[in-house]
Amino acid sequence: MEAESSPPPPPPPSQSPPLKTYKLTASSIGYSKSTTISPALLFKPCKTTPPINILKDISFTAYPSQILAIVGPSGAGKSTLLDILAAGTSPTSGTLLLNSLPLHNPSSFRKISAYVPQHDCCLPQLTVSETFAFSARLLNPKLADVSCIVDCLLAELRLTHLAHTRLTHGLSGGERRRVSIGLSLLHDPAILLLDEPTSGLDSNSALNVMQTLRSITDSRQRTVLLSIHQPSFKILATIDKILLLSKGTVVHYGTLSSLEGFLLDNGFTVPPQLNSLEYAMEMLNQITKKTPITPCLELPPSPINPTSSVPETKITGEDSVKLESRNDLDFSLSLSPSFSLPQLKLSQSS
Ligand SMILES: Nc1ncnc2c1ncn2[C@@H]1O[C@H](COP(=O)(O)OP(=O)(O)OP(=O)(O)O)[C@@H](O)[C@H]1O
Repeated sequence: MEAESSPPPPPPPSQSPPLKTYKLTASSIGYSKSTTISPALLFKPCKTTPPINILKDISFTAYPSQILAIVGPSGAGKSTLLDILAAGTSPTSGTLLLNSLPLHNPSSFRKISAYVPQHDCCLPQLTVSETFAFSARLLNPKLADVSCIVDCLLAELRLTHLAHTRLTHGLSGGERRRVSIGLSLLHDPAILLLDEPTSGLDSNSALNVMQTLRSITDSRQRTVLLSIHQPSFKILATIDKILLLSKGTVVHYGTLSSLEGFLLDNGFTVPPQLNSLEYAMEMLNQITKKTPITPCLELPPSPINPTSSVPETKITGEDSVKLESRNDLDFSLSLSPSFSLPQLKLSQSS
């Protein structure tokens, strides 16, 4: 009689068939919206405010095997942009391109991508392994045996030791977030979009989630885009490129070191206690506090500065913010009040 043997181990994710890779490009994406205000009295008509430019002229490319982090102060437009990228909202202007071809069909895009919302939505009574098995069967009811899929996912997300733990008992916030990410991987998406995957987590758990995302990105050459608030230096090491937004416009797109170069080129030395992103965010937060978003009706054309990737600054006495410069000269960041979507501009004050 044959001894009862344990089932063969699942193949590691690297042995899965190669995944088609995708480059996702945003070309001059804009999004504006007016708000309808309900009247205080029922018989009065609703009021519609003039449209607000929430996103303006957003361009970048996200590549396979790379993590692109969308960063910016609160209200910068990160979630709105992610929603557009996830084909949840149509942009008012501009185009999305998939491997350089215009993306016309949102439903086919959803088949090759996955969106992980900020809040974990899991069935609390199930264990981690039951959660994966239940969702795999929902996705494909014809599957007779899902144990291989579940075991692969548990291994990929470094959750094997928690396979039999219930989601509401004994899982940390970071582990729950990894379960949510695991659910989005069930259909093996080539593009992964995540809204603030580290929000509400302590620094260790946040780093753990980001390291898991790094290995998911590398293992299957996935294209990963995520929004994130103030990433630490260790988290930044897991990210390839940054799209820094402020008030719906791109301040910088590139690597962390190119951001540092951009700041240095404009005369700003990053203080030793901050990384260049933290420093840029501090400046943007100062600006954000000073200038509210105004209606887009009187938006003048953006001036183009031929020597820099960002437009030239107009210095206005009241609106300027003094910042430390490399040459100990006074520099000012300023915003023209007539701009509905001010862009960060650096220029030397006399
Ligand atoms: N449906 C809407 N109608 C009108 N304004 C909106 C709408 N959705 C978002 N906004 C505005 O657009 C701006 C960008 O919002 P969004 O949520 O994308 O920013 P965010 O960078 O994700 O902010 P946070 O970091 O606080 O989540 C905000 O000023 C917000 O008030």
